[in-house]
Amino acid sequence: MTTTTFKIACIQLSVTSDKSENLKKAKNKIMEASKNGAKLIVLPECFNSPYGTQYFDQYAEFIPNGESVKTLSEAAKEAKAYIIGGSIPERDETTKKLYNTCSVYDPEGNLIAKHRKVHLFDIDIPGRITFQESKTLDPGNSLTHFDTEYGKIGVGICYDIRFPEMAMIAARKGCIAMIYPAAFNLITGPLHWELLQRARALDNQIYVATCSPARDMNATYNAWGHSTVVDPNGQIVATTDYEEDVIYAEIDLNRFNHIRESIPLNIQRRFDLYTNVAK
Ligand SMILES: O=C(O)CCC(=O)C(=O)O
Repeated sequence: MTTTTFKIACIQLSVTSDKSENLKKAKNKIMEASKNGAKLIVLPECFNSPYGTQYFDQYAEFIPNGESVKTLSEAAKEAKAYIIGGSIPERDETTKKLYNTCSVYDPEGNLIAKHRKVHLFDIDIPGRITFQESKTLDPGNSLTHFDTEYGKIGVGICYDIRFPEMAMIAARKGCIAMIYPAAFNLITGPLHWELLQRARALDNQIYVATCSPARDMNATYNAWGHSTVVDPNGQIVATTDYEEDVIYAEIDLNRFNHIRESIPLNIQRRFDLYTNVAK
């Protein structure tokens, strides 16, 4: 019998500048989520280092030959759960270029997917926030979906959520959920965070989950927090404020199918009218 419901946990981790402390804490929280029944556990963007272009080089690791991969692989195996390992600054072993990268593990601890952030966070809202991730990082060049016993799942990182095409392609490829490790901020968080998640979920009739670090007002970048899970009707099914927390939600595949059958957008699309959206 195929499983039709499973529990997802998003760990809104309090991240410090001490990498081994961050890894230890992430593993403990993963074990806590697993004890509470979670089968898919998500960590935040930049969970092993502070977020900021000045930190990427110092904290960067190889994937798979790095200590974060080792910790996450062991944690997935012990927790017997899929782990979406937030993101870490990754250094490519050959080119030495840096990426903002999410690694994904199955319940046996195998690394089954790797997503390099495709859309880099380069914005300039004068007097409010300026961030230029592309000064230090290179963008990834592929979209990422992976299979689980519950269904196919897509991954994006933070700014990737602003590009609807990515979630649309995932949904068209049969993904039941898009998961975004992310770290919005105190300017764009209140403006767009919830709206973007509900929009991606509703447009595509999929589950959407985000996982942010907890807010640290002593850090150089202040994360918005508010890790959230949204259902395929665009409704929030779990969320939190900005402190360290773990949120849980049931992903229900019967509900997923019911929503899609009730409002059957999938069979009503007019691909004859929008054949090439990239034009
Ligand atoms: O899109 C935003 O407003 C925030 C994006 C961000 O913080 C990121 O990509 O890391």
